[in-house]
Amino acid sequence: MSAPFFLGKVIDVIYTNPTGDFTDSLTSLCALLSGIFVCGAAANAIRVYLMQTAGQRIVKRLRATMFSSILKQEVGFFDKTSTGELINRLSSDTALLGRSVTENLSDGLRAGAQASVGVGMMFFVSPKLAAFVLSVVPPLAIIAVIYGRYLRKLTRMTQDSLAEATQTGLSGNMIVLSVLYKGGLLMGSAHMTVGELSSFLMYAFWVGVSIGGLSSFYSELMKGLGAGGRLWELIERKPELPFNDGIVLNKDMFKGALEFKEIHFAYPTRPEISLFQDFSLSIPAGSVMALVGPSGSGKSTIVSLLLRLYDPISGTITVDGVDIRQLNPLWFRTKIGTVSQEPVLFSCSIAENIAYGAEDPSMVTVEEIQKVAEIANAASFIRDFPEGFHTLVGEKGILLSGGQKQRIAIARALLKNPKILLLDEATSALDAENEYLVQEALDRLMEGRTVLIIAHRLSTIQNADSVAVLDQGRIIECGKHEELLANPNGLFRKLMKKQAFLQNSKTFALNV
Ligand SMILES: Nc1ncnc2c1ncn2[C@@H]1O[C@H](COP(=O)(O)OP(=O)(O)OP(=O)(O)O)[C@@H](O)[C@H]1O
Repeated sequence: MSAPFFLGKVIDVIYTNPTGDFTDSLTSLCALLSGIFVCGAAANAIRVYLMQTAGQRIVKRLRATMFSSILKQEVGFFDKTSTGELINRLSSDTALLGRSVTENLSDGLRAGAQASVGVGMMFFVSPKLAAFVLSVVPPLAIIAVIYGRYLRKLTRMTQDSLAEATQTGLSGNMIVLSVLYKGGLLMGSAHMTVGELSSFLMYAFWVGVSIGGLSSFYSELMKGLGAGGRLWELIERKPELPFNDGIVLNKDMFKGALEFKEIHFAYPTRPEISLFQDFSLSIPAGSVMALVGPSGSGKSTIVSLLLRLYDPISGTITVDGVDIRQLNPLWFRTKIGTVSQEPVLFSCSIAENIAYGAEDPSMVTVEEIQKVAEIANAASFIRDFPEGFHTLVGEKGILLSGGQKQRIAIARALLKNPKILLLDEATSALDAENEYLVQEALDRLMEGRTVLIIAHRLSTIQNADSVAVLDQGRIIECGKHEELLANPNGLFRKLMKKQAFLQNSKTFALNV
């Protein structure tokens, strides 16, 4: 039973029994009302608690499903989608949808039930007046539907409209009240007792409030659906590159010979700029190939293509004669070690960062970590830290120097023990001691593997089995370091004279 019903009864009692025991009937009605109020409040608190718990569970599941879908997307997807947008979907869109299908749905059902009871009572008291007053509902519903659709569209585009959530609800109440006022003027001619009139007004007000609630429910629902649409798009998105599908080569067959054949490539975000046209390069198993070229010529892109972060538009990349598009990317990446210019370190301990290289980091022993750190020339500086291997490296390894980060990345790659190694030498100069230690660690890491190294140091180029020079999307020179240097008009010789190479290369190149 609704509160206006009882309030109406109170007024009826007061006006229809003016000679009765006024105090007694008022006291018992007040007691009844208080009881109902307390029970109603308790039931409402339980309802809100249950809805909030259900909402949180839904949000948790949505976030987990969406996060796992995000992790499976190809790198090109992250080039197009900003981190802020993904965080927004993971946090606020999921919360909005969770609230919309729990608390909001329950609020909506309650408002619907209240409105139905109120409308029934209005017709019970005065069908004519009820029909007149409720004539406002259809136009109001049309406005609410139009506004709801608009709100849904708006929510998909941006969530800035949160503040407007209850606007329709408020305007609905205003319209209902103004109609009630007009209805009140008309009632001058109606034959109703003061009690009946008061009851009717109470029901009508109650219905108005409930319609306002329904309207707000509808707006919230539309917002939830708007957010839900964006979520589902992402959850159901099939990555353009497979995540964990394809063949796995057996151990004996896998030697690590690499070949790029007539590669054409443009980044998906810049399809009009063709980076490689007819790029071909062959790296025999177990050899070291140094790749040199002007800045921006696409050296790092070669590494990305080999890791299958992107697929070429045409041409093939093969490993031991097998097209890498047939291989399982997850398996293939476990066979490739990378040490980049700016190693990616996670905000955890040095030991955890090294163990990350292993197939199953939880199985790596302390001795194994210490051994690879020793080979990578990292053990001595790690032991100098008060916390040793448990030292936290900070976000992206900010608490370590460039040379220290590289040696940790080398230790990580050693633990992985890959057949193929991709190295991107640091362009920024390390101090002499650091450079020597990093170089020595890299030399140890390269032993017995197929290595593609983006070279910036003369010593690296000199020690490589062959050198490839990349320019304008293709390899224009390839051979031994001395052979290439002997060509007076060659790009390699010109590059060697440029400042991009460190001091020793400058003196060397200019004296040749
Ligand atoms: N994710 C990307 N989306 C679009 N364009 C990119 C992307 N990454 C790199 N590029 C562009 O591709 C070109 C080649 O970049 P890449 O990093 O491969 O060059 P690089 O030869 O390694 O340069 P450097 O020697 O300076 O490191 C550049 O013009 C760069 O702006």
